[in-house]
Amino acid sequence: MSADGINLLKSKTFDKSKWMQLPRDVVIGHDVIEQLPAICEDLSLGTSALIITGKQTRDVAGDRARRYLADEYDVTVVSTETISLDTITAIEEAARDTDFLIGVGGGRVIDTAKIASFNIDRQFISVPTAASHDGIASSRASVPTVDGNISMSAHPPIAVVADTGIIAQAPHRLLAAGCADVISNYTAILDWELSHRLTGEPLSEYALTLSRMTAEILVKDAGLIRPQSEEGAWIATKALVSSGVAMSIAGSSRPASGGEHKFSHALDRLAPGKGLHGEKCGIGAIITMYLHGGDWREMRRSLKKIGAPTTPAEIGVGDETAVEALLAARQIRPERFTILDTGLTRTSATKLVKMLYQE
Ligand SMILES: NC(=O)C1=CN([C@@H]2O[C@H](COP(=O)(O)OP(=O)(O)OC[C@H]3O[C@@H](n4cnc5c(N)ncnc54)[C@H](O)[C@@H]3O)[C@@H](O)[C@H]2O)C=CC1
Ligand SMILES: O=C(CO)COP(=O)(O)O
Ligand SMILES: [Zn+2]
Repeated sequence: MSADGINLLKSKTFDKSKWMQLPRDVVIGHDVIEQLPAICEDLSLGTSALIITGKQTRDVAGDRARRYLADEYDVTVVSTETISLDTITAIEEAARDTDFLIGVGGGRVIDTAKIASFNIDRQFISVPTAASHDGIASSRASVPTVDGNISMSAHPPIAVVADTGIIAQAPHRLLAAGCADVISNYTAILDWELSHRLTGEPLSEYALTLSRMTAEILVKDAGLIRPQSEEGAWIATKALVSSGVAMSIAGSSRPASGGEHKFSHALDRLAPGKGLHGEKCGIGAIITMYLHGGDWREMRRSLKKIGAPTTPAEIGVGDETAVEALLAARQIRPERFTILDTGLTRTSATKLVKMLYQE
């Protein structure tokens, strides 16, 4: 390099900065819920805790968590099944006099605990009762509003306590949905790369590579994802944590949420109560993978292998609604460019739904 070149490099100021937040303790395994008091003590979180749990998951693990903590901590338990700005505000009020929060349940409960604790500046521990979503360890919270589903900045859990004994006992459908959420990382990153090329959106190679690698490992181990198998719960939970870390590295849900997630969020509104989050993402990913020119049949095979649905009909959604969701998807988080923004029409969406879901 010439002397001029060297001087040019020297004079260029480097002004990038990034703040990544990650969980401090991740404890996964059989009966690890019993270690909650030791984990809380290790993290010096204080003396009082609010456990947020679901109506079903309270029986599964919420009350157990309370029992383990009750000797050493002042513990209150509240149950919530839905997630909305109102329930988040109610949890914030309930938590004002406590030192830390613990979310024990599925994705909605964990996101509620995550965003409420973030808003009132408390730590929170994530105790997933099912491996059904990759928000277990992420720093994002997904909250439905009248304008659609928004991905809110929050903080990651200070600790993840994932008891594979509890997770393996959850209905297999939940585990398969979590795996589908991870498999849909394949298309999320294709969308991200496309946006990078077309709009100049910055790309994090580390986040992208981790997200892809997580999906690859899960697909490689898909044969072990079986009903009530604790090994399957272990494999899926590790993948979900890893995918959440990819989101934390990116500082957004981009590595794990593209057009297939927008389709899923559109269905949340057009067909409320039908299908689980990960199921809808997997179904959407078949179409977005096809549009990217990727191996959509392989994606469908992987989803089938782990027992996830591959057609809207399997989750009780009609083809017309799936077409509407594909068209409505681009209005959800419009700033996030995906393959669904590249000229999809009603005619082409109808053709795709017919071709890819009825073959
Ligand atoms: N923050 C983030 O980064 C992410 C957030 N999400 C969000 O998470 C939510 C989806 O999570 P899900 O867990 O699929 O939905 P969910 O929270 O609605 O749970 C689904 C159902 O499973 C039940 N359940 C959970 N554990 C159980 C067990 N052990 N035994 C029996 N039933 C059990 C729950 O009570 C609930 O009825 C969505 O709101 C989605 O947007 C999803 C991915 C990432
Ligand atoms: O579900 C997620 C990743 O799997 C989070 O993504 P959203 O930003 O679409 O809520
Ligand atoms: Zn998801």
